[in-house]
Amino acid sequence: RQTGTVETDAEKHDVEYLTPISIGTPPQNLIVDFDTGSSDLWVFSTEMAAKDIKGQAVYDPNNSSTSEKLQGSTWQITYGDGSSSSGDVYLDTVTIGNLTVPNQAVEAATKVSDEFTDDANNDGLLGLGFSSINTVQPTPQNTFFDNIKNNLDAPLFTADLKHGAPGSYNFGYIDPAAYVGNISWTPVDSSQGFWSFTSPGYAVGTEAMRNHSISGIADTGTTLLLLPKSVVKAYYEEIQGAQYDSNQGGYVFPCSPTPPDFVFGVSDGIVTVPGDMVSYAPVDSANQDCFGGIQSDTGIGFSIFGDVALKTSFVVFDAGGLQLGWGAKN
Ligand SMILES: CCNC(=O)c1c(-c2ccccc2)csc1NC(=O)CNCCc1c[nH]c2ccccc12
Repeated sequence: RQTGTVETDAEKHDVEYLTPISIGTPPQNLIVDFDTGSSDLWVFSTEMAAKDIKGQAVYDPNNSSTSEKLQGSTWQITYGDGSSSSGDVYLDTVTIGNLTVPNQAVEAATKVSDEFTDDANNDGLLGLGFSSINTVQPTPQNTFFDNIKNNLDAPLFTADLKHGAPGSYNFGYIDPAAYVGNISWTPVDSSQGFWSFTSPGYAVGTEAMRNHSISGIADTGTTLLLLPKSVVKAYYEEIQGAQYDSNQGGYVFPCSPTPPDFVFGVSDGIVTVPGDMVSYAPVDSANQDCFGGIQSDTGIGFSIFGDVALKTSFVVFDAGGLQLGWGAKN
């Protein structure tokens, strides 16, 4: 039985958190986005057109003595923000920290959309969702976590994302030094392939909790906290000068004073998103107005507890108990 840990670094404005992995023999080092909201491990590769690569590290299966092409297999993924990628599949050795999976499906990109080409520091995604939504055809493949979870001390991983600072992903154990007090546990519905849960209520600032259940997913691959329109409206009503700005595609408000906290329930506990984390980023160089870290989930069908929510807590993704744990950071 094993455990492992790896550091993840926040990109500008915590837009994504990038984590080193190595693939193949000899090891090829890439830095990828660990994504609990999807289930494909795909990477920039030597099979892509040079024009689609702008600074990323690439996986070269021909330069790995342990790579083995999964004949006839392909993959294609499109995310809700319209970005997409596609390619073919190899089995190869993948190592994260001190943990190694010898025959992990590595999805080599042949094409990626501009959002990924323009994201110079990101060499791919490592899905930590449920393998049921892996896009490889004709036979969907397992995630790294699914492949290794039975060798771990416990079938779980934790995400300890930070605000503008390196965080960590741990595999197989809950680090007692990472949180204080008790972890609040809530059951997970994995039927859609996501880490889905239902929050019983929310509060704006210091007001009383409102009984309004919010069903959503814990998603390290989505930057913002996307909530029902009615909740978002109630939140921004408390901020002087906040308004929906169709040019920016979301709610914008004066960067100061600091907006109210946003609190959501997790079974018997609560999670507080501090107001200074809700001011996601200045929309203009004058730094007068800020784009909100809380926006509407309209059209998605569920809410998304993205990095803005996750970085407030120490979060346990427990596949054994099929539950999510939210702890107050130490
Ligand atoms: C905005 C990204 N999130 C989504 O599209 C998304 C949606 C979703 C569906 C419809 C409309 C809006 C969002 C549901 S679950 C979900 N979560 C994921 O898809 C998680 N993976 C996001 C990977 C991803 C998409 N664009 C990027 C750009 C940089 C780094 C990572 C990414």
